[in-house]
Amino acid sequence: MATGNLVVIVGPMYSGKTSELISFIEIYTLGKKKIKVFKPLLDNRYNETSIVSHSNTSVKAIPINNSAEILPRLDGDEKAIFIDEIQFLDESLREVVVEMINSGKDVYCAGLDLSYKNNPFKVTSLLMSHADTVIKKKAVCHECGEYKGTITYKTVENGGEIDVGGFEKYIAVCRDCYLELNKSKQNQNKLQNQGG
Ligand SMILES: Nc1ncnc2c1ncn2[C@@H]1O[C@H](COP(=O)(O)OP(=O)(O)O)[C@@H](O)[C@H]1O
Ligand SMILES: Cc1cn([C@H]2C[C@H](O)[C@@H](COP(=O)(O)O)O2)c(=O)[nH]c1=O
Repeated sequence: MATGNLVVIVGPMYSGKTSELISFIEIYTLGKKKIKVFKPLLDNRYNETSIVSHSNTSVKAIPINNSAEILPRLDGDEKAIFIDEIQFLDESLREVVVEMINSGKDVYCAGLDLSYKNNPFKVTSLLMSHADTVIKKKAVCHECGEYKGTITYKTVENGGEIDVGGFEKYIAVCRDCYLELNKSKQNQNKLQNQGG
């Protein structure tokens, strides 16, 4: 039996990762292929049992707490497996995905490559290394309006590097605007610390 393909869809928030994943799901569904769709339970923004894009398209998904919950949920005869928001899953997702592609399943993963601090999400980097195809999406920069948005900027100060949310705390920006926004933030913090 031939091995499957691994496609990893990455990019900043709002770049169309979930929409692209849903397009691939549609291709398999139209072809009447058996599939399973997973999402981390942590991502409860819109719905716990669906993956939902920012343009409001959605597909039913199995919510999971960690990667170990994927293989026991398979019947064995699925042609493809889809996983959204991989940045919220543990690094053992790598072994789970490799096992699935080695057993002939196509696997499609979507998630953030970089945190708002410009740090790679390790689980995404690991999966990108195994991928047959990496699709790197871009967003329209919320600051300059150019189609060059490759990173997410956090507009509020609270929360850590894992912090579920949407427009109320995150915007997608290009690298130039990201650096500019961080510079202004640092200057503001300096002034505040000086009591200005
Ligand atoms: N700055 C932006 N750039 C591109 N699309 C945006 C932007 N802000 C909102 N959108 C909307 O988000 C949709 C993509 O949403 P989605 O597929 O959920 O992206 P992701 O999963 O990468 O966050 C686009 O089709 C568009 O309607
Ligand atoms: C940049 C960044 C984002 N998050 C969270 C915010 C959202 O809940 C998801 C990303 O959703 P999308 O489908 O890509 O729009 O991740 C985070 O926890 N940490 C970050 O650094």
